[in-house]
Amino acid sequence: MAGRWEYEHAGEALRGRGGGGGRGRGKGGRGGGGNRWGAQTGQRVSYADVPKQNEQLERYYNELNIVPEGEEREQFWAALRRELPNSFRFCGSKGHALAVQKNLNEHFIPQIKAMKFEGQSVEPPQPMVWYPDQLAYSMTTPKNIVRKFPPFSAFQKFLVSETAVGNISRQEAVSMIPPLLLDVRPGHTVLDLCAAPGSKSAQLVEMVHAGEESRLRKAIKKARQEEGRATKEDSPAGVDAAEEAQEGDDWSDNGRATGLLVANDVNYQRAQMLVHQVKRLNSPNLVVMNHDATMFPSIELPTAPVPGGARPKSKWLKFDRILADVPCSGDGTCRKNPNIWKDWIPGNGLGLYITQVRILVRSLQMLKVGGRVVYSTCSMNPIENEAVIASALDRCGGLEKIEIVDCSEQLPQLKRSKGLKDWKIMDKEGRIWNNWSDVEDAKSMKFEASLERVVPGMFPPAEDLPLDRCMRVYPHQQDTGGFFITVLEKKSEIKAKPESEAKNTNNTPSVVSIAKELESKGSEAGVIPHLETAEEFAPVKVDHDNLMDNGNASAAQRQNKANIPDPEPVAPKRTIDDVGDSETADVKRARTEKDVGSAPGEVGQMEHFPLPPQVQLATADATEATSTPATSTPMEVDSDAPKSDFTAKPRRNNQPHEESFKYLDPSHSELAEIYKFYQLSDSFPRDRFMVRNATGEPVKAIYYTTALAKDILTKNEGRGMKFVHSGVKMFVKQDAQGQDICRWRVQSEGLPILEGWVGEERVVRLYKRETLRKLLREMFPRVNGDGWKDLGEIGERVRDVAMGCCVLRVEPSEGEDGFSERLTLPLWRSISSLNLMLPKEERRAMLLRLYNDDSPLIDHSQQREKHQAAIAANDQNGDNDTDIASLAAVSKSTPNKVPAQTAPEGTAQESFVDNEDGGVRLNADVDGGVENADATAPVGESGVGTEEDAMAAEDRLRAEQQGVKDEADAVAAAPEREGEGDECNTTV
Ligand SMILES: C[S@@+](CC[C@H](N)C(=O)[O-])C[C@H]1O[C@@H](n2cnc3c(N)ncnc32)[C@H](O)[C@@H]1O
Repeated sequence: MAGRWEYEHAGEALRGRGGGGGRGRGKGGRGGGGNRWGAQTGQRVSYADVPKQNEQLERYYNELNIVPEGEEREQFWAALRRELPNSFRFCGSKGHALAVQKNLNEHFIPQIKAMKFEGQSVEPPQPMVWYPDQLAYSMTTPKNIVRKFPPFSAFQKFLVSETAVGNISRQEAVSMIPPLLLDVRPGHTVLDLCAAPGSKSAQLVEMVHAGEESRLRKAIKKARQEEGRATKEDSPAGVDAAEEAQEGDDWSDNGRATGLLVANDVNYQRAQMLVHQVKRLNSPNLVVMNHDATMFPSIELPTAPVPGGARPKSKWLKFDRILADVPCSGDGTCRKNPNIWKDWIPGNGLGLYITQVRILVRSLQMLKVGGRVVYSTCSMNPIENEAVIASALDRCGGLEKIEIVDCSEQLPQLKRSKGLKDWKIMDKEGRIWNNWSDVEDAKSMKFEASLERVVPGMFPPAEDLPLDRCMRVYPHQQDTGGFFITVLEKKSEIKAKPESEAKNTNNTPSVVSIAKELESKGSEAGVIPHLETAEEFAPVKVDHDNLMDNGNASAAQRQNKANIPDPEPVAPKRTIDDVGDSETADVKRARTEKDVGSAPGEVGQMEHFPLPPQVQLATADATEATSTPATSTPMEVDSDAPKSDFTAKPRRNNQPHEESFKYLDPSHSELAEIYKFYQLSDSFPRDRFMVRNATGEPVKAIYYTTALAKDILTKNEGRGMKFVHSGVKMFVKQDAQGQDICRWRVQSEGLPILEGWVGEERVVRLYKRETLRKLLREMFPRVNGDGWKDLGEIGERVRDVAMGCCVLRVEPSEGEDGFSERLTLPLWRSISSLNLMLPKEERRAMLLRLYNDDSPLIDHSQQREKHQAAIAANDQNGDNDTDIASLAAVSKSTPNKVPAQTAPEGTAQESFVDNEDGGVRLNADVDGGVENADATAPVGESGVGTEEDAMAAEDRLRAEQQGVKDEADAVAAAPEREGEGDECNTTV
């Protein structure tokens, strides 16, 4: 019924196209726009029904003339009042992204074009012309219509499955611009300071890996030839000197990307979202941190020993590229955050200016000479934009030191406006001020609460800065949100002026008063002022005001030697439950900080200012000139505590929690078993494997990072740095039986990094489309008996391959039944069956993408298991009956496993996952989304556990049938199983 209702509305709206009429129109017709798809779909109120007026907002931007009066200004406001088109981008390596894009272009777009509704065509997604390789699309058809309008269902499935497996990223069109202008090259060290939820970080990671695939292929061929392991697939000859030179890239690590992205967010919960988002990219070149960007700690690097044993000079990480996508008032996002129309007040922008300047100054300090910072906001307010650029430049030595880069030639098809060189300020009462001296005069006459926040730096600078090189993107220019972007390049070393000496930021109001004012504003209006950002979707908002009170003021003291008084501790208004532990910890830390006091002799002049005191508490050997006393016991590491996504991790003794990243000795016996079983090439680095538990022993999983990430994590260990994520899960412990089976299976996310270096004994090659289709659709097809014969081209190979984990290489080949794409997948050969070790959603996505097949998956093990359980139940006398029956029972009763296993295919109520709006799927990854639980999680408990359970049951039953009684006994008697729950048992 609901579907029918929405369907009708869609039709009416289509009829109303262009005129904004029909039932889709807002009641009073206010705002003039209107979604051509109708007013209401389902229970949600349409954007068209939201009042879209705000007198101060409209007056301010009209007064500033940000868009010339007349037709263009009308278009500007009309666009702001229209609902935002959906946009998405194909992600991953370029080759892969192009393959998924091809599917959209060749299959779905023609289908959508063929759709007619009451004689009218439906508009398909359109490529964004300005986006490189047209890998980004925009779609005016609203998401909820795509989701529910029946003719879209195949397209909707495509979007859902490709988003779920990380091939598509829902991202606001304008939010894609800053990373493109950052000009990240392979080998760069990149910092994303305000990164959550991570859509731009995802773009940046992709850039760090650009070209890696083809470099790696060449390097692998070369290594195979050198090691005498080349196969026919490795000819013609591998990389030679000419090829290397042509590539012009960094070959220092055998073709692997050597760059790094450090992605940071101050809010712990948002940092967890960030982890979830970027983890899907499976990059070992990534570290996620959780610090206040205004006081982002310097990261120390290892140094080479100095002859004579002298203590080497400390070495600090500087970045080639920094993205400062700062918190802002977000008025450019009112097309998707309609509350902004209601909540916009001039004070929002004024209140964020100081934090924004501090973040930008800190960025410039951490930048290499010759490096670039991109500063961006989703606000159109010059106080948060051009004023911040001018103030940061003033503090960092002006145009001599920092260049505002002219980007007018970049992204030539992107329509944009120049940055403002002149602007005014609207105060809290809505009065407009032209210059600082008027404000000063007014302040000298009487106390003006509404001017308390206004500082000189908010006004246009006296000197002629080329602020017109800043870039403003307005909603009417290409039907997007509003955005501001500026690219800065560091020309020479800087020594940032302390805040108190900066002419543009003196007269800084007390942060306490800002916080109090905003808090009182919140309670007056019954709303928390909207201080968040374009991509905001956090269940818990960052309380910038408390942050400023409890973090920024002291940061400013340390960093800027300013005479800002110690912040008064402001009691958090919200409860721990409301705000999460991280924020409370910030409050507590501020007190600790006050007790401890600032370190003498530090600050302003130092580009590498010390860690904040609370961060230093656990620092055994403070390497910088600080004398902060350690006042607390060392941090307790709690890596074993299970945690769920988005839940603040408990911290003990008010200390920041420090995650464990312990690198394994390359000669560790567990690694030796892995090298041997997988015949790992000597060219694969062996010193980058780590575990994420405090014991430092491989218990459940082994991760892999790049050399630079390792240097950072090990050198800064124990210094209180808040690293929250790093490493790609490469091996997972598998409770496999049998003498020669390696108990570490390759995890699918680690496979692309490892596969080329695995020896032929563990490789199965596949060339035909239909063979892969069978493996994707069918779980646990039999290989024993005559079962292998049904597996076609790979039948004999999988019959003969030794049990355990294998690499399935799908090789490109000519012909109709061949692949154009190269693929690698993990495969498990058990005693009697074979199984691709992929989560079901990934199987479905691949079936859809490669075969346009959305038929249900077939689970052979279930069928066999049911059959065997029935036999077992009827046979009460056999020696092994109990075992068999209990197995069957276990597999039926295991919570969170069996339902997934038995749920009818195709019934999941999935929707197009919106990574920016909070639609991030939790626990969608193979390992159940719980990280760092190495030491406690039962072996084998993973997202593929459902399949492992089935494998266990199936294989054990078969073992019984085949009379392999000793093995079954061993399984039943295995002592390590006790207390772990049968769900993790896997017998192969
Ligand atoms: C505009 S959003 C970032 C969006 C993100 N770059 C993306 O593309 O997904 C701003 C982020 O800054 C974070 N933030 C706010 N104040 C911060 C601070 N002082 N230091 C670091 N991050 C901060 C917020 O938690 C928020 O996640």
